[in-house]
Amino acid sequence: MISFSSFYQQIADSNLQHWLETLPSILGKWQRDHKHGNLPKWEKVLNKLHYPAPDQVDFVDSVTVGSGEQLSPGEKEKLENLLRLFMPWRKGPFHIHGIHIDTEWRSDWKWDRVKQHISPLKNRTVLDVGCGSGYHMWRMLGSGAKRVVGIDPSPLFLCQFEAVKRLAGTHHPVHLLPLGIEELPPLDAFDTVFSMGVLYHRRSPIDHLLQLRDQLRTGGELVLETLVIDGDENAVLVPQDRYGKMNNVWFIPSVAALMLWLKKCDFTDIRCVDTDVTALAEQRRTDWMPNESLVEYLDPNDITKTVEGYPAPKRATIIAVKNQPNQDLIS
Ligand SMILES: Nc1ncnc2c1ncn2[C@@H]1O[C@H](C[S@+](CC[C@H]([NH3+])C(=O)[O-])CC(=O)[O-])[C@@H](O)[C@H]1O
Repeated sequence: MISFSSFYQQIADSNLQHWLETLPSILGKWQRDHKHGNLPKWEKVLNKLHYPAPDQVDFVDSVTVGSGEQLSPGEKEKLENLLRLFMPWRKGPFHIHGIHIDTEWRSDWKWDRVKQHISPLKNRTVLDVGCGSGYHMWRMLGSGAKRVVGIDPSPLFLCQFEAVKRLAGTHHPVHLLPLGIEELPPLDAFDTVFSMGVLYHRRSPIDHLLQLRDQLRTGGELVLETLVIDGDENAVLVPQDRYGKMNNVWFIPSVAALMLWLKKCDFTDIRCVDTDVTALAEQRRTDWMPNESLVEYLDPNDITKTVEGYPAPKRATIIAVKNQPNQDLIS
C-alpha cells in the first residue's frame, strides 16, 4: 500500500498542519475505493523498485534521475520493463538511469512557456492542482521551491509519480496526494498555486477559481493555464458533446472572459503572459503512449479545427494575485 508518511512527517512543522486532522480519513477512503482496480497490481510493481540512490539528479533543466552508469545492461532492461507496466505515460519526459520515457506530452515545453513569467519559486510553498504524473512538480523543485504538494485523483498518475520518487529518493520535499481540488479545505497557505490543464474539466469554472484562491495566502500567486478560444469577454465555448474527442470538457472561455472571471473572484494584477496553439509535436503518440493522440483529434483536412469542427486547442497562461478577501463575494 502506498504510504503518505513522508508527507505527514514533512508538513508536521508547517502552516498546513491543521489539515492533518481530516486528511488520513480522506486518503483512506481513496485507497478503499481503488482496492478492486489496477492499484494493487501497480503497488506490487512499485515494491520491486529497489535501486541504489542515483549518482546524479537534475530537476533544473529536465527530470533526470541517475546518469545511466550505475546499472548493468540487464538491470537497465529489467527496470525499463517495470516502468513500462505503468503505461500509458502521458506527462513527461523522464530520464531514469539512462532510460528515456518519451511521454505523449512534451510537458517540458509547457514549463518553458510558463516558468519565465512567474514569481521566482525559491523558498516558496507550492500547490500543483491536477499535477498528473508530477512532471512539473519536479521542475518546480528544481526552481528552488521549499515544498511542492500536488493533488490529482488518478491512481495511475500517483503510481507513476511514486515510481519516479522511489528512484529519485523519498527525502525530496515533493508529494502527490490523490485528491480532487474539491476535497481540500480552504488552506490559505500556499505562496503559489498552479492549475494547468484543469479548468476546462471543471463543471463550475468560477467555483474552481474560488477554490484555487482559497488555497493561496493573501498576496500569493495563481498560475492558471487552460484552453481558450478567440473572442471578447462574452465569448465562451461550451461543446455540445465532445471536444477533441474528450467527453469531459465543459467551458473554454476567451482570454478576456477568463480575466473578467478572475477579477470577479477578487484576484488582482491579472496578466495573460502566453497564448499558444498546441503543435502536433507537443502531443503525440510515442513508444510509451501508443494510443490515439492530437493528430487523431483534429480534422484531417483542416488541422485548425477539431474533428467536431471546434477551433483546435489553443492554450493561455494567466497569472493573478490573491487580494484581501472581499466579504461580498464569499457567499
Ligand atoms: N477534481 C480534480 N482535482 C484535481 N485534479 C483533477 C481533478 N479532476 C481531474 N484532475 C486531473 O487534472 C489533470 C488534467 S491534465 C493536466 C496535467 C498537468 N497539470 C499538465 O498541465 O500537463 C490535462 C488533460 O489531460 O487534459 C489530470 O491529471 C486529471 O486527473
